[in-house]
Amino acid sequence: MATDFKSIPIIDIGPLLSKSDDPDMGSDPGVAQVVEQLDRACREAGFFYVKGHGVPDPLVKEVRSIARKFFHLPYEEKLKIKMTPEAGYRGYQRLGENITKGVPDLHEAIDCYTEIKPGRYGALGKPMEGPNQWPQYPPNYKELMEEYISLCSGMIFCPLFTFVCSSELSRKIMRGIGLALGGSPSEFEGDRAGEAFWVTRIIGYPGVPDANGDNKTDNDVGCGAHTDYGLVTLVNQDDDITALQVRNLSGEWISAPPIPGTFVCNIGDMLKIWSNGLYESTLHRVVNSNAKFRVCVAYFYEPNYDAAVEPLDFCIQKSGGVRKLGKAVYGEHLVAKVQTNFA
Ligand SMILES: N=C(N)NCCCC[C@H](N)C(=O)O
Ligand SMILES: O=C(O)CCC(=O)C(=O)O
Ligand SMILES: [Fe+2]
Repeated sequence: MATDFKSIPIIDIGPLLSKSDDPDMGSDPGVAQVVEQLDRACREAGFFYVKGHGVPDPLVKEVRSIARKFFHLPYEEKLKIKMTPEAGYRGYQRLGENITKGVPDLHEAIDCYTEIKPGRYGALGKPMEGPNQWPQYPPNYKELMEEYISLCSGMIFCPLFTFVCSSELSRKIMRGIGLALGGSPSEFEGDRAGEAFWVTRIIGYPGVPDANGDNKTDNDVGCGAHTDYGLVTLVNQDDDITALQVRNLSGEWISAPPIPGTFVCNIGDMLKIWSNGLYESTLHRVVNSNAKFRVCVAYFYEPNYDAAVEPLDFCIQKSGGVRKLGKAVYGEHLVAKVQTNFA
């Protein structure tokens, strides 16, 4: 449950990552400390910074830099990978095309998702089926993004690359969160999130024409207040612009300024349900009041596409035996959002 937090905690997850393959990780003192910090951050804010995450800094920077190059291309070039319902909602959307609570957002983006083969999830998967659309320019775009995504999640894209992925960052964070809730490290594996669906949004937010505040447009909100849909999000944001804001219990907007070497990590709707609301998916928004164009690459780690999500028994127990939330199917939740997100 969100509190009146005034800032967002920073957690060094190094000890968690190094012990995550040990089935008895919970009894390691270093892990226990991280788990305690995770529990507190998830209860108090639903947001935290992760440092010591192991994704190489040059790669983190490069994905932002290549994203910026794409957004600076002429509009006609970007339209070559236009997002459409027929393309499974994958591809480029122009400024104002994404809608949040009825209001067009001041951002442009490329959306990509785990690729779904035709028929893989029957009618449930149909709206999201299709391959991702990658730009031709800058060259390398696809390779770079796939390498980045594989480090965030642990997915391996090309069967020809036989490397063993040593990162699996999100899966390991979820092992820590399983313990933080008072369950086992493998709570979010198997048919819950053992085949985690991922979403990646590469987002560009124009700067304001005049940073003094004159000449502002009616809507200067880069992305309206929303919650994320899945388990956890990893936000890779420009390191010189503060724009992401998180709402606390009293309704104040608390900034999440960039902290070099970290990701901003936040909880999504499905983790809220599984935890019976012990951990909440906190409202957040983006306002770029800087003169500069801001880039963000958000990676969303989500349940299995067809996962049936309902409060876990031990979480209900921890809530005094009261079940606070109903059931959802993750794929249905995603499709309902995606189908109403666009103008
Ligand atoms: N995949 C995620 N989480 N995307 C977050 C985008 C939030 C804005 C969207 N229009 C909405 O209203 O949800
Ligand atoms: O741009 C950001 O910092 C966050 C974007 C975001 O909240 C989202 O895409 O869900
Ligand atoms: Fe978000």
